[in-house]
Formats: sequence, C-alpha cells, structure tokens
Amino acid sequence: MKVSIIGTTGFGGVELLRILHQHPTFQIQSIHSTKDEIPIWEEYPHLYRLLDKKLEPINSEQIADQSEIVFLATPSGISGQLASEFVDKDIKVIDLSGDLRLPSSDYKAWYKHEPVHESLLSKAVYGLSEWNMELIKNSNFIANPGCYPTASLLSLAPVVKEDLIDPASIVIDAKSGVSGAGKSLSRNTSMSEANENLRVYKVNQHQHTPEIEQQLLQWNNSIQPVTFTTHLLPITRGIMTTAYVQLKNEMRTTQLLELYSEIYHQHPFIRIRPENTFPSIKEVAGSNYCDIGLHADNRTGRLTIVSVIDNLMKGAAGQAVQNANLMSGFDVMTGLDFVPMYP
Ligand SMILES: NC(=O)C1=CN([C@@H]2O[C@H](COP(=O)(O)OP(=O)(O)OC[C@H]3O[C@@H](n4cnc5c(N)ncnc54)[C@H](OP(=O)(O)O)[C@@H]3O)[C@@H](O)[C@H]2O)C=CC1
Ligand SMILES: CC(=O)N[C@@H](CCC(=O)OP(=O)(O)O)C(=O)O
Repeated sequence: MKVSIIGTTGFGGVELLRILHQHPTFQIQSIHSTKDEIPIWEEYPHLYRLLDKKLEPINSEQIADQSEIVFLATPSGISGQLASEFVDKDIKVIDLSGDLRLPSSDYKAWYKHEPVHESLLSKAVYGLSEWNMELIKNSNFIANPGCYPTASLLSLAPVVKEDLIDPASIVIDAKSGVSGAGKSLSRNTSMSEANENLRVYKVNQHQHTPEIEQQLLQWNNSIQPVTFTTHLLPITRGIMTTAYVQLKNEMRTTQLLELYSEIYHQHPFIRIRPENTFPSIKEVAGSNYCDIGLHADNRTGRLTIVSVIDNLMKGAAGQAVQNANLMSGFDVMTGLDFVPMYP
C-alpha cells in the first residue's frame, strides 16, 4: 500500500519514516515539505543511503492520486486545512495534530486557533487504538491522540470504566522529554534551560486537558474535571504520567493488577507490570509499548498509576501506524515490533 507523509522534516514525520521504511506492507510513495526539494538525507543525515527519496512540495491533487494513506505530521492550525483536501477523496488520512480531536468550542478555547468546519470534524474518529478499535477499522479519517492523553487515558481506562474511583479525584502529574515540543528552537527546550533542570509548564492551561476529560467522560459520565500538570524533563524521548485517584472502596493492589491484566490481555502494546514493579521511560524508548505499574495505598485509599510511553512512538508516529494497520486490516503489530532501546 502506498503511503505519503506531509510534515516529513518534523520529529513526528521523521519517526514515521523510521517505522514505514521497514514496514512490510506500507511503501513510502512520497514525502512532502514546505522546504527546498532536497534529498531527505541532506536534512537528516542518519538516513544517508537508507532512504533514497527527495522532499516534494505539497501538491494535494498529486498526493491524492498516488497514495492510499496520507499521514499529516503538521502543526495544529495547518493539519485541519490539509485534511479537508483529502478526506472526500477515497484515501485514508491520519492526522497527528490536535486539530480534529476536540469539539470546536473546546478547540478554540484551548488551542486559540480557528476550528475546522463541523462537517470535517464530524468525520474524524479518535484514534486511541486499544479502545476505539472497531471505529478505527471502519474509518478513513483518524485524529491521532495527543502524547500525554495516550499515556494518561491508557492508565486510567480500567478504573474509570469499571466505576471504581471517586469521579472528582483524578490528578495527573505528567512529564515529557523535549522532543515532545517538536524540532523548532525555543528557550525552554534549549540545552542550557532544559539540561539538569525540571520545569513545570502550562499549569491548568494545557491543551490536552479537554482531550483527556472528553474521553474519560465517554467512558463514565460522572467524571469531573481533572487536574493535569505537565513538566519538561531533560531527556529527548519519553513521557511518564503518574495518576492519583481515590478508590470508592478498599481494593488490594493484586486485585487491581488482575483487572488491568484481564482488560489489556489482548492488546500486545500494553504491558502491565507485576506487583511492586514500576516502569521507567527508558524501558519503552524507541518502541510502541505503553507500560503501566500501579499500587493501592490502603492508608490513604488512593491508587497511584504510573504509565510510560515514547512520545514519538506510542504518543505519535507509532500509534499512527498502529491505526493505519487497523484501517488496512493488518495485525496491529505489523511493522511495529520494535524492542525498546535499552539502555
Ligand atoms: N513531538 C511529539 O512528541 C508529538 C507531536 N504531535 C503533533 O504532531 C504534529 C507534528 O509534531 P512534530 O513533528 O513534533 O512537530 P515539528 O515542529 O517537529 O514538525 C512539524 C513539521 O510541520 C511542517 N510544517 C510547518 N508549517 C507548515 C505549513 N504551514 N504547511 C505544511 N507543513 C508545515 C514542517 O515541515 P517542513 O518544514 O518540512 O515543511 C515541520 O517540520 C504536531 O501537530 C504535534 O502537535 C503529537 C503527538 C506527539
Ligand atoms: C514537551 C512539550 O512541549 N510537549 C508539547 C506537546 C504538544 C503536542 O503534542 O501537541 P498537540 O496539542 O498537537 O497534541 C506540549 O506540551 O504542548
């Protein structure tokens, strides 16, 4: 199947290249950029002699004629416009941005951009692979989830769906490596500011807050607004979310681990860690895994759930290819069977 990438020179785009280059069924047809028409290895020398492709201008007609799947690894505000040029044609579109994940009013309030037209928005399926599998399989248009929502939602889904927690008690403490901010230079992600530092940012204003709440509410309509706080870690890849929730009734850690293991049993990318072990970011780096560890504190009645992903893989390009696999009728693992890059 022929696939094309727009926004190829960004961190999400170049991660898509890494995955798709060795995918057994998807074939990279064309790669697109607003930049000069140069070989991709001139922009990314690690691809020298591995990928013999030139960046091409974004000509939607031509891309639509040549591709069966288009990945949009473009910024919010841009993706929505580009998507509208493809969705009515008979090709599949997977968008990595936040443009198609939220209702217009929330998008406007949190992203501060003009939302896309309702007719386009209504066609997009939220691509949280493990939980929206059937909808994804039957869709041609995917709003790939944000990186933080992926880690947070996968960790909270079982207790929220099973109605085991006080719905007003959710606190998510989240930390990300700097590649989450994309390739553009910024002061906070510069070496001198980020290295040997830990910085909190967008306190109570992060654009992923409504995305998390929206999905939690679909699972359990009693859920109240969540506290979601993001921090910048001095590492390149990876996200850790630590969720704190109040259990409605006393439960043992073993019971909860059994529940999580049962629920995620058939989902190869979700690894539930044994009791008293917790995942670290490096244990999933470079892979599409989401690893989850948890502990119920019987002193406080609170449950602590730790979830780690690679923001560029399960948090972006990896989940996008997982969704493309689902849309194409392939096994989810196809082309995504990466062992984490440890150490
Ligand atoms: N980084 C991450 O961990 C995650 C990112 N995302 C989302 O994925 C998308 C891509 O993120 P990321 O790769 O990090 O971002 P980057 O900033 O690294 O790259 C974005 C790319 O978009 C292209 N672009 C910029 N402006 C335009 C435009 N006007 N028209 C067409 N293309 C344009 C650029 O490519 P060129 O210069 O070649 O045109 C640029 O390289 C974003 O929406 C981001 O929010 C989602 C989850 C995680
Ligand atoms: C570390 C870092 O800065 N991360 C970014 C993630 C942005 C992102 O993925 O944007 P979407 O809204 O399109 O999903 C942030 O926190 O804003």
